[in-house]
Amino acid sequence: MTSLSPISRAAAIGGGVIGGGWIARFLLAGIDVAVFDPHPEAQRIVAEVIANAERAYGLLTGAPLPQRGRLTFAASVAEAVKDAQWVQESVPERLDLKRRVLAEIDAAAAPDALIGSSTSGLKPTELQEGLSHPERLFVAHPYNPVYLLPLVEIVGGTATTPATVARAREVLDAIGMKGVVIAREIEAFVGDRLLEALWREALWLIKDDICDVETLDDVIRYSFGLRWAQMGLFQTYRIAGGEAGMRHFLAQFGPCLHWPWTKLTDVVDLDEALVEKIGAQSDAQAAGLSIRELERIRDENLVGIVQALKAGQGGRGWGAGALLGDFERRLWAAAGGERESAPEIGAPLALHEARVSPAWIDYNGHMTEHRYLQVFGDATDALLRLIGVDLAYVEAGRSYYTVETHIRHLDEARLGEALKVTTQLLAVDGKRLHLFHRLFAGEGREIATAEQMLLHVDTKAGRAVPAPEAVLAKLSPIAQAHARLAVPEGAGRSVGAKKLAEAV
Ligand SMILES: NC(=O)C1=CN([C@@H]2O[C@H](COP(=O)(O)OP(=O)(O)OC[C@H]3O[C@@H](n4cnc5c(N)ncnc54)[C@H](O)[C@@H]3O)[C@@H](O)[C@H]2O)C=CC1
Ligand SMILES: C[N+](C)(C)CC(=O)CC(=O)[O-]
Repeated sequence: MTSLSPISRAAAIGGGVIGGGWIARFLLAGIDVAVFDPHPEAQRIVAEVIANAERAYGLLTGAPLPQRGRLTFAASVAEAVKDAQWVQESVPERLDLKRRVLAEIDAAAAPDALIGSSTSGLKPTELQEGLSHPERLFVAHPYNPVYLLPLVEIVGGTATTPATVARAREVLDAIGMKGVVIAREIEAFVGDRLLEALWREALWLIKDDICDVETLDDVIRYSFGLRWAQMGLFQTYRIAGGEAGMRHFLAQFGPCLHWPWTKLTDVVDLDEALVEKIGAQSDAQAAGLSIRELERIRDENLVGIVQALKAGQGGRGWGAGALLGDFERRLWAAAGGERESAPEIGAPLALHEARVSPAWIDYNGHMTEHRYLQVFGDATDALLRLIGVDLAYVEAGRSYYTVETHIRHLDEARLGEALKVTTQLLAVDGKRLHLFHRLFAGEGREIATAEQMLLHVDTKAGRAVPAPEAVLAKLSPIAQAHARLAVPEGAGRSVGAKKLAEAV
């Protein structure tokens, strides 16, 4: 496996909500992490966050993750950062504390180590004061949960060099994150400016008894929250302008900005009564679910949304989903493609593995039927890549099309179960490929089979044509080896319509 990331060692100073998320993100990208956090329960807290992150990644992607990095806990800031190539500071949001901790990091880290601060709103220039190497310090503001949400706002201060920003972007890109460079430093950057505006307004709505916290959250999550997840604000409003687009939208709704539609400049007094009111409503809304349970529900929902986005735009992916697709392609490449280059051909080929994802579960609480076809289709794609029918081949105007599939469901698959497919070639000729897939779950329960017939086509002409010699030469040894295997039980079966008619 080639390395995914240009760095192999990181340090996390602070291992709370955000530090823990960074630690998980780095470890799961194969990067060793040394942690310093004086909290007496830091090791337990970090371990719990990593466990949730691993669970979420198992649901998010079937691509081969690198071997997990090594986690160590250090007794001081200096010990944690001494070998690190990236130091991420995630201590509480207080300028005096951050400056003190950054000075310790600055004194002990290698001069070329990147130093990112997770601050939600402090300006990097203020954090750079007094440092011996301020040029390597920048804000790397992530979003919770850091291991699933890819965005990091990169904000440089007056001393930050362009090389630092470029290296930071490179590392984030390599570990599947999206580093967005904010052009000019400003308190709270971009994301938290927007979130603060919404939060301010929301607090007034609760204080003034316009709604309770649950109603407010429902208003977001059943409406514009769903839109924001995939298109943000401006592109959403462009569509809301109808055929006349953004200009019409601005003309229609711009004047409303002068109407009393918001209290944004008026800051609510978070007195004891209001804190208690919100706390009590929030407790009722959580209905006894612990924070870790809520985190897992949140993670499953995020995984489902990101996977839906991966399928967007005709399979090319959209936004965070396109980013995931791109990351998975790099994970496969980093794994060396060895899985697909030299498989054991004396037995059915083991080319595809997956895991039952939250979005795959139906009202019966198990993997829904069309996902079986997806998994079998992915196994067919793996076979096609093996014989040279890859994206470049398809772009050149030829491909295999599936013309028939027969799926048998033998058992169920539950959320999070590991899936493995084996593929046997039943027959091959110039134009046709006859396959038999078997799907195994968990420790090896056979849960489904799929028999498929594929035709080699000229995609531009829209008709079947013989596959070229190069493809047939790759298929031939597999077909010969598989001809010696027993015909699988269930091959050639059709749906039992005749028997059913007899029974009725
Ligand atoms: N919680 C959130 O939603 C987000 C927070 N942030 C930022 O991340 C930073 C950390 O916030 P959270 O993780 O939420 O706070 P947290 O309170 O969950 O974690 C802070 C951690 O820092 C540790 N700590 C305190 N003093 C320390 C020291 N001298 N050296 C090392 N560790 C020390 C604490 O023991 C604690 O584990 C803040 O700057 C915050 O603004 C950024 C994005 C989102
Ligand atoms: C509330 N917050 C300012 C700490 C939020 C963030 O900084 C980003 C996030 O994850 O919402």
